[in-house]
Order: sequence, then C-alpha cells, then structure tokens
Amino acid sequence: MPVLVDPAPRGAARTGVVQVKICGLRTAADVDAAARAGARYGGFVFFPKSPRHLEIDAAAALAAEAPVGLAKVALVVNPSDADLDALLARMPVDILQLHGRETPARVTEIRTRTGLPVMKAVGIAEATDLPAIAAYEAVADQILVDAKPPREATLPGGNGLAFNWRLLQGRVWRKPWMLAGGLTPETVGEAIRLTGAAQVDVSSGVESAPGVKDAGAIADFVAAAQQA
Ligand SMILES: O=C(O)c1ccccc1NCC(=O)[C@H](O)[C@H](O)COP(=O)(O)O
Repeated sequence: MPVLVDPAPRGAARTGVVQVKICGLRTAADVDAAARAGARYGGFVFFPKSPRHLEIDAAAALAAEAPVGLAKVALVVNPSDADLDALLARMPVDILQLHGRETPARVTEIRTRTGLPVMKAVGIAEATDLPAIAAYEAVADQILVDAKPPREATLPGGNGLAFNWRLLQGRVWRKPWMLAGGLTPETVGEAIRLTGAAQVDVSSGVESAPGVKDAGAIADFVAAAQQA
C-alpha cells in the first residue's frame, strides 16, 4: 500500500520538532529501531562500494514492512534511467536521494520521469560551495546539505565527516533542507543550534562498525535532535 508522504515537509517550522533521517538501514531491526525512535525518514543505500549497500530485493522486503510514517528514501548515485526503472519496479519508494554528480537538468529529468520527490545532496567544505544549493533548490524538492567527501574518498557520502556548520549561519533557502555529515548523538544538538536545521540526517554516527547500526545510538540521536 503506498504511503502518503509530504514531499517537502517544513520540518520544525511545521511541527515544532526536528525531523530525523537515519540512513543506511540494512536489516529489519534497523528499520524497527529507526521507527521506534521516532525517525521521519529511513534511507536505503544503493551503491555497491558501500558497506551499507543493499540489493533491490532485500531493500524492497524491508521497505514493504516499514511502518507508515517512516518515509522510505532510496539513495542512488548517478543513476541511469534503467537503474531507476529497475529499482522502482520492485521497491516502494517515497523519496529519491540523489548523491552523485547529477546536474540540475538531470534532477529535473529524474523528477519528471519518476514522479517522485527528489532530495539532492550538495557537498559543502567551504563558502564557495554554497551557491550550488541555490542552483539545486530551483529543481529539487529538498536539499541535503552534506559534507563534501575528501578527494581520496571511495564513497560520495556516509564518510562520517562534519563540515564547518557556521558556514550555514544566517543562510535562508526557499526549499526544505536537511543537515548531514558526521553528526552524532553528542554533536547533533549543537549543529541544530548553530545552523537552525529543521531536519538532520545521520549514518556513521549511529553505527558500531561500518554498515552496522546501533539501536541505542539511533534512539539517543533522535532524542538529542528532538530536544535541541
Ligand atoms: O552511506 C553510504 O555508504 C553512502 C554511499 C554513497 C553515497 C552516499 C552515502 N551516504 C550518505 C548518507 O548516509 C547521508 O545521507 C549523509 O551523507 C550522512 O552520512 P554520515 O556522515 O555518515 O552521517
């Protein structure tokens, strides 16, 4: 049964509570932990080099059992039309997260072709990276403001690295956005206070090992975000 999801929630501005995405869910226990903790979004990674990668059928089985209220986010990197067709034919997806070098034109194409809300990841390391957010907010439903991966990184995201959150102070964007990059239960409160983020995303910071989620850390992270 399709889950009705607001593609562009206003987060804290709408509900008064910071919305949380737990990315890299790989097991039924992970999905359960995220939902029980009160996360709004659950992310499923489709990137074979990642320790969080899932085959489509495995992700589809998890997504089918996910409770209503946990929006299912499919994270893809530079997907071809065939990749998207194969994914969406088998898995119920609420939001597509584009985490590669997709251009604004390609974001528009994917959004039109799939009919799904699209969240585009933009990597930030310094102030000169910020204008890309404006370019993508014109075409995407949401922006994931993430740490830019180091040049030598094998993953375009999920590296557990933070960026200077003060770069975002005083910035206003028209579209909903989510803060990501190296957040942990210990740091997420300060990150929210410094940036004003209404939504936050975490992966490495709630793991006991790469790709292994820790239910206690997920609960701590969501609680810390919601209390900020
Ligand atoms: O998590 C991965 O392995 C991954 C692979 C390829 C592209 C993106 C990936 N992750 C993105 C995320 O998990 C989050 O959206 C975000 O980058 C936060 O990650 P982290 O810094 O680990 O909290």
